[in-house]
Amino acid sequence: MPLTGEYAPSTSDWAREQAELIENSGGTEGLTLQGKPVIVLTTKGAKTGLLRKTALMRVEHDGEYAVVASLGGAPKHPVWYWNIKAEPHVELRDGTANKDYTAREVSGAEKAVWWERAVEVWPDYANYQTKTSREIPVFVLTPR
Ligand SMILES: C[C@H](OP(=O)(O)OC[C@@H](O)[C@@H](O)[C@@H](O)Cn1c2nc(=O)[nH]c(=O)c-2cc2ccc(O)cc21)C(=O)N[C@@H](CCC(=O)N[C@@H](CCC(=O)O)C(=O)O)C(=O)O
Repeated sequence: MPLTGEYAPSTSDWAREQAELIENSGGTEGLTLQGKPVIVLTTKGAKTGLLRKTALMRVEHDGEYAVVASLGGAPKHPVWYWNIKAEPHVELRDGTANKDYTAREVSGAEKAVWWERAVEVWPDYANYQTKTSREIPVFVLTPR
């Protein structure tokens, strides 16, 4: 059952542009960043209930995905982190497929496995973690 609600574009151009290019093309354009695959995560705003769309690196394994709340190693979590914490039902667009998932924050050995997969896709994640004392969260998305 897809998320319901009104889409609200991000006030940050950078945050908005690639997500909208992918969404508006039905998942046929704008699918990479520096040659690496990008997905679009749809979350329900924790305060507004509006639908938020966020471009993120594609980290997939056996039909599950990880999303990494890195924000380039900034000291604070990206805002979409709080949306997932409030409502774990999310949508993920991987190319032309847009499906429903339940997201859970992972830790310990499970996080280590997914972190390795994420760094393999996007090595900069390891650099981001060295830039901040904030432990960069990882969510695993399981099909609903
Ligand atoms: C700027 C802010 O964005 P954000 O949610 O903090 O997300 C910041 C970034 O993570 C986001 O821009 C990502 O798309 C950046 N980004 C990646 N960011 C990452 O953290 N990890 C990645 O792997 C990643 C990859 C990536 C690839 C391509 C690309 O173009 C961007 C990429 C934002 O959109 N704010 C909105 C509000 C958003 C929102 O969700 N509001 C909530 C309130 C939430 C609350 O405050 O509790 C609501 O509506 O209720 C606004 O200012 O209007």
